[in-house]
Amino acid sequence: MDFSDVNARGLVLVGCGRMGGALLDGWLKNGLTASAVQVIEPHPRPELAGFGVSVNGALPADPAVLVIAVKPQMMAEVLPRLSVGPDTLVVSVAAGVTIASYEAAFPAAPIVRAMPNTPAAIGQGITAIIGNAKAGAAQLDLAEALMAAVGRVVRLQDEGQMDAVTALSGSGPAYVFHLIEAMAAAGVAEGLAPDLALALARATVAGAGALAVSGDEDPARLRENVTSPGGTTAAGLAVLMDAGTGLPPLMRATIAAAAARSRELGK
Ligand SMILES: NC(=O)C1=CN([C@@H]2O[C@H](COP(=O)(O)OP(=O)(O)OC[C@H]3O[C@@H](n4cnc5c(N)ncnc54)[C@H](O)[C@@H]3O)[C@@H](O)[C@H]2O)C=CC1
Ligand SMILES: O=C(O)[C@@H]1CCC=N1
Repeated sequence: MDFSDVNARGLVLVGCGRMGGALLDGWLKNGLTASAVQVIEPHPRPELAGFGVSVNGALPADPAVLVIAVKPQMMAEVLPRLSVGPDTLVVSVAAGVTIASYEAAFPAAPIVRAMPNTPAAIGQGITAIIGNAKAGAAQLDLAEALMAAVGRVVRLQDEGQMDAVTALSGSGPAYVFHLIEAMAAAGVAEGLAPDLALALARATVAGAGALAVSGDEDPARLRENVTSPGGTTAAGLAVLMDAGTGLPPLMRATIAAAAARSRELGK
């Protein structure tokens, strides 16, 4: 991506924690110049010094982009303190907070709401974006390019989908990490040493994930490829796929709870 306009006019990043830090790392690896970045961060992590960006310094009057990556609960305090120029694109990655909330703070600005996830830290995130009426094709392209620095990007047509996206792909890595924890714990319960069980669980999830995105076969087919009739997998899946007590109803409730929380955060 050509970040020449951003490099010339500057990018302000508000909040450089786990997600802001992952984004910054991706941008700097993909053509954004460190001297163009101004970070606002009350508790800078030590590693931020290595990025070569300006931290808590003077801000440009009309930055190309203002990226907001603070917790949703901080938004009411943070937004009134921020200002944008006449041609600044506002991008926020905060869960729940609606475009209308940003429009109240920046009435004339193009605004893009984005929902990334933590695999962004290794360039393997997926981010959904949606813009307000003032965000035209150029602004959406810029937002997409920024988020594409840390993985794939999908565009939404309806902001109402953002709660479900947040619950699925935003929070989803945590479900998968918990799957690893649960598989390892079950392996230990079957007699494996903890280190071995964790190594097996990690590698299995990583390998299955890589296989799931390597070709066109859908996950159901990939699952069937593992499942010999009358074999071990079939015995395990009979428990995991139970319509009443298995993973489908549990995942349904998990994602419903996360989506409900996203809707609450937006109020
Ligand atoms: N961690 C995740 O998996 C994802 C997080 N998000 C969103 O990203 C946002 C940030 O989340 P994390 O990075 O996980 O949290 P975090 O706690 O790691 O980072 C937030 C940062 O904001 C800073 N901050 C607090 N007050 C500030 C202020 N007044 N001005 C500037 N910075 C301030 C904090 O010091 C902290 O470094 C949240 O809105 C969250 O919903 C979105 C997708 C995934
Ligand atoms: O837990 C959260 O609220 C944030 C949003 C998606 C992932 N982490």
